[in-house]
Amino acid sequence: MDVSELIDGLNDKQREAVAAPLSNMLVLAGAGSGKTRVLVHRIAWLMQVEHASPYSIFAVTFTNKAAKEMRTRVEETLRMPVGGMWIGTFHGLSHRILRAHHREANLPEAFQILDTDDQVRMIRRLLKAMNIDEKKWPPKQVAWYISARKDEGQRPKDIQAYDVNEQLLLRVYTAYQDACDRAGLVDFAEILLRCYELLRQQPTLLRHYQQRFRHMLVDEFQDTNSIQYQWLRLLAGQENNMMIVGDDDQSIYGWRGAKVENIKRFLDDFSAQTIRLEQNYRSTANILNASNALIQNNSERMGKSLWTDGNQGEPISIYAAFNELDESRFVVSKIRSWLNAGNALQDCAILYRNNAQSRVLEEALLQEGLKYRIYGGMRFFERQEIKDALAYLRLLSNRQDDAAFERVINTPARGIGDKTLSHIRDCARNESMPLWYAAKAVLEQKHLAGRAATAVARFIELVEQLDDKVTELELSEQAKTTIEYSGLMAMYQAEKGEKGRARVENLEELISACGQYEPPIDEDFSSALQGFLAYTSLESGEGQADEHEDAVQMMTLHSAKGLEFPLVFMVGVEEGMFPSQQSHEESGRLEEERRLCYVGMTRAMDKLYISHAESRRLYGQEKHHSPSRFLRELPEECIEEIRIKTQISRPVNSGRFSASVTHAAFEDSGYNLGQRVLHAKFGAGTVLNYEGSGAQSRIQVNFDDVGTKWLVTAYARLQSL
Ligand SMILES: Nc1ncnc2c1ncn2[C@@H]1O[C@H](COP(=O)(O)OP(=O)(O)OP(=O)(O)O)[C@@H](O)[C@H]1O
Ligand SMILES: [Mg+2]
Repeated sequence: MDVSELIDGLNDKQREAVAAPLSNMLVLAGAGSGKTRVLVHRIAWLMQVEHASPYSIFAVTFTNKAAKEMRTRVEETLRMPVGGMWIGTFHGLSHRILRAHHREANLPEAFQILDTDDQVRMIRRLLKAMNIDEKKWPPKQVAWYISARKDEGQRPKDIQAYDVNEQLLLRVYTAYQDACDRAGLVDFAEILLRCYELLRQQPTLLRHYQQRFRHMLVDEFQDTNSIQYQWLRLLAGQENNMMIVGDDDQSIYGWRGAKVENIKRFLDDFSAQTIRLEQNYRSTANILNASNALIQNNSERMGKSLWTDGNQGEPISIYAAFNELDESRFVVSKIRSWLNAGNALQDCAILYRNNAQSRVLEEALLQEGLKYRIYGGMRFFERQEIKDALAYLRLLSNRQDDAAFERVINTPARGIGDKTLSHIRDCARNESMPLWYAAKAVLEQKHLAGRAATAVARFIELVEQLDDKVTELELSEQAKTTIEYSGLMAMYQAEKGEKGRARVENLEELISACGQYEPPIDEDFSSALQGFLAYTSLESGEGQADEHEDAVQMMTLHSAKGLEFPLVFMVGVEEGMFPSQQSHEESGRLEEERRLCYVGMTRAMDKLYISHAESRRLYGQEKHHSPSRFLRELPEECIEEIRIKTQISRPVNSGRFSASVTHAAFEDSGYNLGQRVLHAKFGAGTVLNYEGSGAQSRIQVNFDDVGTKWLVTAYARLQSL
């Protein structure tokens, strides 16, 4: 391909970065200014012009989705596959190094990743054994402490605990680490730390990677934490070149240890030059100006200005809903119109602050028959039945996996109670051995009562027989046999109702996922099963939905980083939700919430809707919230408010998505909220909402037969009933 093609579609500043001589560089710029595009073109440039081999390129980003997209974009730009190039997430790439050198990292070949759930379970067990009150020391918080220490690169021996509380946490950290090491388990934070330590302790290995990865590139650099920074620095060594791109205004992981100061540190440590991009290509002027105005309320910014020569676009619509159901109904009706106008669902995203907010939106979408896909959240591989099945597979692949052992020893119930388990745990602790071997030892020593002994013996036999049965089988057959032979299938089939059915379907889905799994060519796994298990732990559920199906994209604001969509809904923009309650309590957190709001708004290309609800039921509680302060920070000329203008007295007994709202008059409309009306084509329905005025005004009616529709009031010819 022609080199000029590489830089033709770029502005001067972007071109300067893409075509810069080999050096260390920071590209600092606001949202939508083409940072990721520069990074992709730089990779292509390195290969085309500097004749860099794909093997010498190492590119890091934050999510699997982003990594996948980056690879596709590079391949499209170069018009060839770039298999040998390392493009991945911090965790994915460190995991890959650990796999290749597990022995040097002191890990068994079949080491497993402990996910957050397993981690909490394990800590709970340790707390019990150590006689520590779980109520005073919630396992989740202890897990948080441990991960935070690891993110700082600290092992127990590096920590000086001055007060008794920290001394206690430190003891748990030590015990937890011992247990993980014994079982060959690594948690997420461990993957990075262990890889970092491995490289630091093995100079030959480090040298090997340093000589290989001549060109390092990092996207979303503002969200790196201490250990990630150290890791990058180590790999870069003295000779390699690193291009980082980032935006301090989009740093949203401070709560998890990310350090935006790393940008300044990079400039010093790497004597790097800075290139700033200032033109935004993503959003309309209204969206961009409103986002810029919002972020200006933060202090200590590195300072950037963004402009666009794109069109003004529509104003940002702000919808005041009276509750979360009304909000969902609003969103869904807008998506329906979007679809009816000939657009694709996948060009539309719903963004929310917390995963729990998705459920009510999902229900509304389901009701309207609109397909959706959730990124993050309750992922396929995190569902209970799937984790059960995976735990059996993990135990088959590695008998030292204590977390898997704990999960399945009495699932399905086989009469192995807490007492028996405590015996086994005690033995494991005293003898420093994994639970699996401890169970065998306990049996041999005849410490268990008759019934318990038989149950444990049967379990061990079951796993061993299963192992014999499946070793020679194909992966999907392995999964199928395991799910059936273990009794999991029968157990979930016996579970009544919708939930049981869904679980059985999920297990079947797991079998087909195994069938579709292709081990990566350039990664070294001793078996397909091992590769699959690693994939399930690392892949954040992105394969779950049918990838080719057109669907609305739903995700938290955090997972939307780096992405863009023509139509965006930001829901639940209320005080106490967003900014979150906790952000009032810690300094700096409010500004981080504002950056998150900036990230959310700047995902939108053409149209942005922001909604808030007067009252909301979440986590089983009804809360009354005022609109978020962030809304007041948006300039008036960029927004339009859609609201029911009269005071609405709240319905006493409104059912889910029912239209039984109170009868309050709409200003000027001639219709009442909740009024029953008749439409010539759609039949009878209930008035839900009204927007605009005069000839532009539109009315929303929930028709009994065809569901909710927005109609132009002037043409609707509604008859009152
Ligand atoms: N010079 C250009 N000409 C036309 N379109 C461009 C140009 N540069 C970038 N774009 C487009 O603008 C959009 C935003 O680019 P990109 O995603 O690279 O921005 P970004 O700075 O990485 O944003 P974020 O901060 O959100 O990650 C993309 O659709 C991209 O293709
Ligand atoms: Mg980007």
